[in-house]
Amino acid sequence: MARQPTACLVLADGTVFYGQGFGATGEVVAELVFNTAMTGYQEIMTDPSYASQIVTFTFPHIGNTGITPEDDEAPDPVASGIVIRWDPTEPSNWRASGPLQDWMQRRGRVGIGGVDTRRLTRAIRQQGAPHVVLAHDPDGKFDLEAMIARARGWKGLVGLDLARDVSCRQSYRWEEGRWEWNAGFGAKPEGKPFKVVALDYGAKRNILRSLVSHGADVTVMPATATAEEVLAHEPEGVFLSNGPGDPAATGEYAVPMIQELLNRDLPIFGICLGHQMLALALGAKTVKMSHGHHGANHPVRDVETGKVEITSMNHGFAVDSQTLPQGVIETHVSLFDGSNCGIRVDGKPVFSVQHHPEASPGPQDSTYLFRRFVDSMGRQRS
Ligand SMILES: NC(=O)CC[C@H](N)C(=O)O
Repeated sequence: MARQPTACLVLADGTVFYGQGFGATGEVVAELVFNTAMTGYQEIMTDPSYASQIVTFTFPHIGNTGITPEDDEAPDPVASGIVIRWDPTEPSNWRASGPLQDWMQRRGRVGIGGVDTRRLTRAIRQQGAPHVVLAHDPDGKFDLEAMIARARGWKGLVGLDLARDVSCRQSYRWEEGRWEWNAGFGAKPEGKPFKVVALDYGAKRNILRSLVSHGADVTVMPATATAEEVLAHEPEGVFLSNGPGDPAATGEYAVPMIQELLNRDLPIFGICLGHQMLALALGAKTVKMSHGHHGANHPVRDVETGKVEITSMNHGFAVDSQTLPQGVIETHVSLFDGSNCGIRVDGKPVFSVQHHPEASPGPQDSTYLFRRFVDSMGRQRS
C-alpha cells in the first residue's frame, strides 16, 4: 500500500512532487539545484555556498555514510533542505556518529525522499534553477496554493547578499591541517609558514586546511574587513573564499576592498565566490547561469597547459569572459559549456578559479593551485 505523503515540493510553475519527509518539520522557500556527486552529501549540505538553496541529489543512496562531525565544512548544515530518491539509507560506516535524518532534525533542516529525482532534474535543466517551497508535515496537510504563491513571490538569489550573513563575526587563527599531508604534491616550502589572511565569505573548512597543509599560517577575517584591517596583519598573501549569493551584491564591501588590495604587489588567490568578486574588482561582469554547476565530475581545461582536470563545482553565477578587461587572462574553461573557470592578472601574482581545488567532496586534480599560491608568496619573499 502506498504510504501517505508527509512532504511535498512545489515548484513556482505549479508542479508538485510528493514524498516522505525526514529531518525537521516545517516549510522553506529556496532555489532548487541538483548535485551529481556520488559521495559527500554531508560536505555539500554544510558548504556555506548553498545558503538559500535546496539540493536534489541525483545519486540515489543518500545517508549510507551517516553523519561524521569531522566532515562538516561549517558548524551547521547550510543548505535549506534536500531532495532524494529513496528514504535515507541506513548508515554503514565506522566513522559515523549517527544517521543523517537525526542530524537534520536537530539542526532544523527539511528533507523529502521518494521523489523521482530524474524527472525533477530534467525540470531543473529545462526551467533553470526554479524557486520552490519544500514542506514536511507528519500529518500530510499542505496548502498547495499558498506554497505556489510563496515560491512565486520569492525574489531569488539575484541581487541577494548572503556572504555577510554566513561569515565569521571576528578574526581568528585557523589551526587545523597538517603541513606534511600534502608532501606528495610538492616540496615543503623553506622557512616559516607564509602569513595569509583568508577572507571568510562562507569559507569551507577544507580550503583553510588545504592552505595550512601547503605551508600557510592562516588568519581568517570577516567578510566586511577593510583593506586597512587586512593589511594590518602584514599578510604575505590574501585568500578570497567561496560563499553564497550573488557576487555582484558584495559590491559595497568586498569588491572595493579587493580593489584596494590590487594596488599592492600582494599575491591574491580566490575560489568560486572569491573568483567572481576578484573578476568584478578587475572590471569584469558576472552573470546568473541557468541551472549552474554542482557536482564532483566537472571537466575543466587549463587553457595555458592544455591539461584537463576533473573538478568539484558548486556555482550558479559565472564570470562573463567577454567582459574581462585587457591584462586579465582567462586561464581555465569548463568543458561542459565553455564558461569561464579561471583568471589571472598579467604580470601580477593574482589569480582565481571557479571550481574547488579543495574538493571535499570531489577529485583532487586541482590541488596544484594551492601550491601555485604558496609559490607566488615564496617568490615575493625572496
Ligand atoms: N561555491 C561558491 O562560492 C558559489 C559562488 C556563488 N554564490 C555562485 O553560486 O556562483
